[in-house]
Amino acid sequence: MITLNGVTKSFDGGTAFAVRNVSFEVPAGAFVAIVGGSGSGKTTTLKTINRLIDADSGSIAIEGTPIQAIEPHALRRRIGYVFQGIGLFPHMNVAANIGITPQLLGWRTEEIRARTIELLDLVDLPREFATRMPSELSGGQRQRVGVARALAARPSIMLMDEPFGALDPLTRDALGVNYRRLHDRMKLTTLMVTHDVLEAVLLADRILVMRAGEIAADGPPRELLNDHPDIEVRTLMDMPRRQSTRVQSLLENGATHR
Ligand SMILES: Nc1ncnc2c1ncn2[C@@H]1O[C@H](COP(=O)(O)OP(=O)(O)OP(=O)(O)O)[C@@H](O)[C@H]1O
Repeated sequence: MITLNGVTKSFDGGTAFAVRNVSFEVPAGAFVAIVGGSGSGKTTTLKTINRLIDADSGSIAIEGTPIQAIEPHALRRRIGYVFQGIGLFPHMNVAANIGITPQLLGWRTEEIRARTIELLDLVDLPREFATRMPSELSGGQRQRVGVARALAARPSIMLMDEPFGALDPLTRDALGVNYRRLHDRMKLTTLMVTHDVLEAVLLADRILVMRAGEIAADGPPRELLNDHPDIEVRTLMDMPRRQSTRVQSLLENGATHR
């Protein structure tokens, strides 16, 4: 569904590389997470796919078609995009925010209204929220609207950049699980950037670990959790277990550092 081949991007004309020679494939229906340290190239990689950033070299294809050959409007319709602090239009109510892409695509008003209701149901928001303004929503509710907006024109691919990053852990967990169900039900293909290794492990079918612009590891969570030969990958993937051990230690000894 998504194919990257030797994708490279430098923001300074070739001295430093945000992304270097990145290749991977995301098959239709897969849920793939990208994890890695700050500045490792996760966001840049994601944005080269919907052409918010143009790669310097390498090739990217969606269902076998090079992205340069797809008209930008059509590309954005096929690819939903959700990012942290979603950027809802503050002067437009929830329904108008969700319906913006269908409207730009020339859908009929009735169709847009029906789709908006369907999407509110899908992301578990009350239908009455259609007339609320973004400022009248909680952070978690805003992110749900963001997911609904990204899904409005029925894309087959979802790119998500820390979609639930700024939320409290309970809301984050609930939205993650909820989205994974949605992904399965709607047969989406999802590529999600997250800082949270546990989130990646629990939601994704496969995890890409990035380091200094390159792919340091690529495999299913179980495989990456199991004594990976690369020490940095092992340290990163072991994080949830180390935290769990510390919590256990707190319960048993009253301290987290022993
Ligand atoms: N528009 C830009 N101009 C110049 N440099 C940039 C730009 N965008 C990203 N970079 C640089 O490219 C590198 C990769 O950035 P990127 O945002 O892809 O990393 P990331 O892994 O998503 O980081 P984080 O987890 O902190 O969000 C960083 O060194 C960053 O400073």
